[in-house]
Amino acid sequence: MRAAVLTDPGEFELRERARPDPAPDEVLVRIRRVGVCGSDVHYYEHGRIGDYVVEDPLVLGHESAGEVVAVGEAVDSLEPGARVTLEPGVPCRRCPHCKRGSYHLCPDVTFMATPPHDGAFVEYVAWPADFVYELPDSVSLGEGALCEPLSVGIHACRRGGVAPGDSVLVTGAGPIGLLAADAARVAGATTVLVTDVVPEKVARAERRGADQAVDVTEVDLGAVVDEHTDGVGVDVVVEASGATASIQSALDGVRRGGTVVFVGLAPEAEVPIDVLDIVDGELDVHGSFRYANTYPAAVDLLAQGAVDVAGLVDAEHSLDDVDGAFQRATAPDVVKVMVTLDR
Ligand SMILES: NC(=O)c1ccc[n+]([C@@H]2O[C@H](COP(=O)([O-])OP(=O)(O)OC[C@H]3O[C@@H](n4cnc5c(N)ncnc54)[C@H](O)[C@@H]3O)[C@@H](O)[C@H]2O)c1
Ligand SMILES: C[C@@H](O)[C@H](N)C(=O)O
Repeated sequence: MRAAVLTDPGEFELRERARPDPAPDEVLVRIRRVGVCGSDVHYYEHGRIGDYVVEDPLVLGHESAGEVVAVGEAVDSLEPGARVTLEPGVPCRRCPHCKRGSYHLCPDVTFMATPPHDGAFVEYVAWPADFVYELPDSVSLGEGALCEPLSVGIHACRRGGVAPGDSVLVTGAGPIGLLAADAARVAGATTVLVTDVVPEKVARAERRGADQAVDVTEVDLGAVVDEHTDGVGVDVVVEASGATASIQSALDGVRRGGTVVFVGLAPEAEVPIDVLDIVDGELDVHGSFRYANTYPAAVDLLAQGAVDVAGLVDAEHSLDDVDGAFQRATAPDVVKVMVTLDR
């Protein structure tokens, strides 16, 4: 089978690899769609994210969907021919985090495209059947692949306890911010504000249904928040840009007693934040890391047409042109690039 292998920063090689055989509890999936995520681009450009360093040739890609072509002897939940999406993080299932249901915090998770684990820019993947979800006919494979970033958005909103009638400010209108905004809306938020610094991204957030999208380089965000919340502040802020300035100002928009969820990853680990604001405002401040138990919800939301993930995709490239896909994904106005593996 063919695999797009990152051999050095900025260098992909299409290599032949042995097609895997599914273990008894696995299914073999013929991969058909893989989204390019910002973390893939980071490994492509820099060869590392923090302590995760690409030391050996690595297959990137963790937003994937395809068709089951074979099942292990212990699998009875899926059959060949099923159209599926793959949850990329498989935990140990035994540690205290797994037993508590927070399996995304498992220290022994195998996460696709995170060194040393290969990802999905490859023709076939053998994956544990309980982390593979069947897609109804109404959900395309491209949409199925984007259950992954949608899951990040769903989890962030769950962490923020977004409830009917809430006002929510999402900072950053990349795929994560846009899908967090959608997840907030379907959770019942009645006011959704979105920020960015790229005019095309701001415009897209507004087209997708934000009550107001704000270019923070041009407009005073505080005034916009005041206008939409009678000067009180929003119930929940979801910081989804990872930009230092946005992280620092995330506490400014929230009401006293409100919640701030940090999803974005800052370029540096330490960002000064006013702790007195947290105490005095009795804020709930949460981190949000990946997700757990979100894929069934993501598939259902897509089946109901409640969230538009297809509208995020700006370009499709074949596996042969994975370089082109990654070049395209670095453009500031591009939200999502999809790699297709159709013959
Ligand atoms: N916690 C997690 O589990 C998790 C999962 C996936 C991604 N992430 C992180 O979340 C962040 C968003 O991911 P993404 O894929 O959407 O990234 P992205 O880079 O596509 O989107 C970030 C957006 O923020 C905008 N931005 C930059 N500076 C800003 C500012 N000062 N104010 C408002 N917006 C600003 C950018 O223009 C861009 O549109 C990244 O930091 C990513 O690493 C975290
Ligand atoms: C969760 C996933 O989308 C993220 N990029 C990660 O690698 O953790």
